[in-house]
Amino acid sequence: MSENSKDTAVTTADTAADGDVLLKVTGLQKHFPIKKGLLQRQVGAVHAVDGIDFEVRRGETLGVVGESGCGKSTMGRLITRLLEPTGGKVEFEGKDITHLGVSGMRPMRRDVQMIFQDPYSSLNPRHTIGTIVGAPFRLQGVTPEGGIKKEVQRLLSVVGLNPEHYNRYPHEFSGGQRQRIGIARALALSPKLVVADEPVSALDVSIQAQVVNLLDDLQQELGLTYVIIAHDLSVVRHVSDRIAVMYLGKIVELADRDLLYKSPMHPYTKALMSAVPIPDPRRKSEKSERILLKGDVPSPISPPSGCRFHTRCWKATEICKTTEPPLLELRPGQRVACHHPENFEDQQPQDTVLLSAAKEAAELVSEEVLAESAETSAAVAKAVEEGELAVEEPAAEEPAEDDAPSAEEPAEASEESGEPEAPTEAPSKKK
Ligand SMILES: Nc1ncnc2c1ncn2[C@@H]1O[C@H](COP(=O)(O)OP(=O)(O)OP(=O)(O)O)[C@@H](O)[C@H]1O
Repeated sequence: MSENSKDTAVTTADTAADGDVLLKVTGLQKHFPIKKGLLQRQVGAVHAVDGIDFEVRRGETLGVVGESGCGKSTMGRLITRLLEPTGGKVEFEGKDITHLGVSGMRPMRRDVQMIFQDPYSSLNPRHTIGTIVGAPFRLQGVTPEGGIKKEVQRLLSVVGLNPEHYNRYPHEFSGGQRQRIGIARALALSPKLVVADEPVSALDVSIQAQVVNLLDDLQQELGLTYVIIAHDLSVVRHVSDRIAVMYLGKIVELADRDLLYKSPMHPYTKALMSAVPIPDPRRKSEKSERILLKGDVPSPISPPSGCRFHTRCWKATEICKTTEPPLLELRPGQRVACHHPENFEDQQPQDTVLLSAAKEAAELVSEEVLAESAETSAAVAKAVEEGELAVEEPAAEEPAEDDAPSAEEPAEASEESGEPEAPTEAPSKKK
């Protein structure tokens, strides 16, 4: 790292006032043991989550994105304590909950809830929705004012379902409606934090925007804090305040939503963003420089040395192979773990010889992208030289407002019978 950027880099701990922080995660790890033979000896481990740090502030939505298998769901289950971490620390409202047992977690279960991806398998088909949504009250031994039935019916109407349908079974509902039932169940005990694991990816595109809008409306009404996990940047784009990008068990970039979209710093973020479809055909030709990533995500059983992305990165040099880059706040509100970031001064300018894997990867990246990358890095390096350390206006092209992917297109009339009335406009933009 150069001297200049060292001065500007702030460590991750200093960024949010402690009072604002609802959840804080430090060095969080989950290694699933791989056992073999009669004696079930451990022969290795899946490094699903491998040392991540972040915090979630009260009232915000943190989006978490990354390719399949990068550890997003495991991270979600660790912070809701459905899984026991292998290492690191999870603090909720300043309290260390990392290793709380079942009884210790019981009061916490009211405050932290999870919404699951598949509304078909997450609801017990033999129970009525009244029983399903009322279960958290029974489990916690809580009797709401007016009784459980009345409260459940109120919750059903809050999520846009007919309270009269209290006695119906899950199979009588469409996918979108089932996800609303899951949301009603998650909200029953007025949680402070809701972790939604791919809440809309199992739904029809036309229904996705309705459910995302519902989550957004509920957040504003009830002051909820969300962690929304998605593999698709288009889902989190419009609802997140900040976005964490995960790759092979690590957070490679964590930034305010606008900064991330205007000038992504990690090459992996840039590649993920270039994969988001652009629905407007007129704009399609303008931004056709897709970045194709070479190969699959490497195995989390033996992740690559140094920067884990180096085997697929078109900028990788020797240092990327040998030294893991720390997650540093290179620009206020934007942390990145990269030796050769995009849209910022090169952190290892002396290390210029590309790895042969990078040369191969570069063949999949269009000339335009490579030229733009070199240009923006040079521009930032010059600005830094001239003493303008904080980069106000990123040089990268700013995505247009109407650059919305198809999932955010106005929802068409529901194909699914009986879908309740719901806002049909694209998910509202924050800030
Ligand atoms: N219980 C488990 N035992 C062993 N390995 C597991 C277990 N759960 C997850 N893994 C592995 O951990 C890695 C991360 O999985 P995880 O489901 O967290 O990723 P993800 O990013 O959520 O992917 P997806 O979007 O496909 O759900 C994967 O390689 C997965 O196979």
